[in-house]
Amino acid sequence: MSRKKAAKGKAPNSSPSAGSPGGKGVGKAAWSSPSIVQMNGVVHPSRPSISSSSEFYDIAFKVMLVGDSGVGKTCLLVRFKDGAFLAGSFISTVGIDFRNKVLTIDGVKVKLQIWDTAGQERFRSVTHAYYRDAHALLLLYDVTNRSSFDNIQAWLTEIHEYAQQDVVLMLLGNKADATHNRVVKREDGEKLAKEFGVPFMETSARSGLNVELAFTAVAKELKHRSMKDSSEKFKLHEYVNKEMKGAGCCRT
Ligand SMILES: Nc1nc2c(ncn2[C@@H]2O[C@H](COP(=O)(O)OP(=O)(O)OP(=O)(O)O)[C@@H](O)[C@H]2O)c(=O)[nH]1
Ligand SMILES: [Mg+2]
Repeated sequence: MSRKKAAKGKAPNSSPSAGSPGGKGVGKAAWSSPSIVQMNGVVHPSRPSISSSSEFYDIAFKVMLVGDSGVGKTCLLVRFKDGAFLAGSFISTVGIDFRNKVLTIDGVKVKLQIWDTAGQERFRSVTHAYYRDAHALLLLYDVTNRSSFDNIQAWLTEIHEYAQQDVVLMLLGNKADATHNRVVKREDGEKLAKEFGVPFMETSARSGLNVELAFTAVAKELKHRSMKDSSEKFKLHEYVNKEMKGAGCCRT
């Protein structure tokens, strides 16, 4: 397997398929001409970056963060990417943004290109355009916000409408650290996830609870699927259940 180089902070590539989000409602990310092409569901760079901060990788996937505004999508991504929590005033994402991170999974360098979508309704059409190319979706609600949990069903309907049928999906109940403001029980999240057959865990961008695990689980599933190595059986549900730590604990 030849190893490629991951450009950090460069514009994401092929989505939506037109090559640009239409120039409408797009926020922080600078979109330019495609630098990655998609082959057999795995993303390969056609023009590797020479950026000094680049990291080599073997395979690449696109992961999208979705869910209501304020559930903590941006904070989760920043926690995963930089190991920090964005404290202070809430700055709602405009349009769509992205960050890259390379993980080593069983000796294979897996690049995740993580798209941080805007939860606000007015950007929904922008988000729709990106679903199609996503290999995995992390669907978030906020355990301190009931309506964000009640809206999960609507998000799932949208996902079924716009995303690939075989997209890897995981439900995350974020802000598990906020015990005093919690209004959604962990069991409620577990029940909903079971109903829809998706893996579930509670996370906290503030404490770091299960953040690394959520992205690693998705990367493992995508890597195993793309390698089609039948000698190695990987079950996302089983992996998540085995590795997951409760909200009372502190896995980072
Ligand atoms: N206590 C706690 N607060 C959090 C956590 N994650 C995010 N927040 C706070 O929740 C607010 C919203 O976080 P964001 O990450 O900006 O939310 P978002 O989902 O990206 O929102 P949009 O960009 O509008 O879709 C901010 O004030 C964060 O500080 C968490 O894990 N725990
Ligand atoms: Mg955001």
